[in-house]
Amino acid sequence: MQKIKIAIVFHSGYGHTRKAAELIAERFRAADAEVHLVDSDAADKAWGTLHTCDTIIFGCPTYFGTVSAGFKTFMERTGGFWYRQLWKDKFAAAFTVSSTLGGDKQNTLQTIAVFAAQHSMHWINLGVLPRFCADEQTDGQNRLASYQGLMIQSDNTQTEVREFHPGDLLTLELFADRILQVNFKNIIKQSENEQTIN
Ligand SMILES: Cc1cc2nc3c(=O)[nH]c(=O)nc-3n(C[C@H](O)[C@H](O)[C@H](O)COP(=O)(O)O)c2cc1C
Repeated sequence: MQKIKIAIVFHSGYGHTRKAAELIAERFRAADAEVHLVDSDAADKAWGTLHTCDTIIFGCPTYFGTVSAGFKTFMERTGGFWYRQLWKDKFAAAFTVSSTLGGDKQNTLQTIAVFAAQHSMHWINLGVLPRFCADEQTDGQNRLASYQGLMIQSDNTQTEVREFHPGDLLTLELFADRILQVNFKNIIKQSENEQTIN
């Protein structure tokens, strides 16, 4: 089977989002996918790579309830080729990291989803239900109850990056696995279509 090519473009002011991006990349590599980690500040050196990937995952901290300025700069740099729709029909997904339980993370994911839509990409949502025990939500998988993408709560330090909550780590792995599954299914469908045509 052909290798899945995935890029993770992230911005990180203080390292937490970078850490999440690295953990997602590890999960992909364990499944033998080709992974490209791209710091959004260095995206100008990576356009060629991004254009050839099947999936681009966007990672961004939530700053003041929306995407960071660094990530917004990256978004605007894509305006140089947006009109050519070079990312049309690629898969897109997103994750955000912020230090409070809510912290308006939803708005960051929504902003990135609109960005992906303007590039005519296919959005992969989180697809991981929160778990309930005796009618109370557990702090396990999808404990932050997100549907549009992956949310992670960080500590609030700017000097070090501590371990993420175990529930968020589990959700991160399930998010990565879902992206792999969507890609695998797509490859299988493509080869079935080719067989039907031939
Ligand atoms: C300028 C600024 C604005 C922030 N705004 C929010 C916010 O709106 N909601 C929130 O929960 N955390 C907020 N935080 C906390 C960060 O989201 C959190 O520290 C995050 O882990 C930073 O990710 P990074 O280390 O990848 O930069 C803010 C931090 C900064 C520096």
